[in-house]
Amino acid sequence: MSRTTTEVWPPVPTEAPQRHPEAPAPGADLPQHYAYCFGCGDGVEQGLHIRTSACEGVTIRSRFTVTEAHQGAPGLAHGGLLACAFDEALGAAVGNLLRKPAVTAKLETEFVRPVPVGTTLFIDAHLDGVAGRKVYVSAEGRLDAEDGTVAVRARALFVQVKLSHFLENGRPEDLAKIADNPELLTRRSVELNP
Ligand SMILES: CCCCCCCC(=O)SCCNC(=O)CCNC(=O)[C@H](O)C(C)(C)COP(=O)(O)OP(=O)(O)OC[C@H]1O[C@@H](n2cnc3c(N)ncnc32)[C@H](O)[C@@H]1OP(=O)(O)O
Repeated sequence: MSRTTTEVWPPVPTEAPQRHPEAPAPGADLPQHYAYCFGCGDGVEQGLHIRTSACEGVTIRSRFTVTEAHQGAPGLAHGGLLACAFDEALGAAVGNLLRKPAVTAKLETEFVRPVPVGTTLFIDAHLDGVAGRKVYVSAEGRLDAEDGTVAVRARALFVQVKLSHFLENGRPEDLAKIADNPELLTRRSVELNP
């Protein structure tokens, strides 16, 4: 059976992504973007607590350590949580390198090897192309080292949105918490009025 990564990617003609001049410098560690984000937020005890740093060009590197709270089968990471980790890493690449708000429209994951509890996945995410509001991005996750065995691949379409997407669709009480405590959004990774 063929794998999704053999298909043409990006699936439409695109322009080369341009790293924003104010994108974090290569090597810079990126703070969590929202305290209650399941992917990166410190306010979610059993969350993924992904840590990310900027790389050269249009690439970022995330690290995700699988804990007992992330199991699907005994001692192994749940595939849905691995997909979550990749959504976070892919989104961090789009948000930090292009500095425009965007949301995941489509996410594909390919699970190549089991990922045991205790593993740290090194996830490199790369912007592949931009077509209008559409941003195509892909990632590979390696076991326990930058050059470890590839365990998961993912690719996604993000769509750039206006700030109103979040203001009109977010739960009012959570938006009110941010209005009261802007520190919950610990990083302005994007320009809010693209
Ligand atoms: C630093 C931050 C890290 C964050 C990491 C986490 C990221 C997330 O999890 S975001 C949350 C999950 N995602 C969502 O909730 C998004 C929900 N979906 C939506 O709100 C809308 O469908 C949205 C915004 C994606 C698109 O709607 P809209 O703005 O009306 O645009 P629309 O015209 O439908 O689509 C724009 C383009 O994308 C294409 N498109 C949209 N969805 C898809 C899809 N699933 N497959 C293929 N193409 C798609 C459309 O065909 C269109 O293409 P074209 O410009 O060529 O006509």
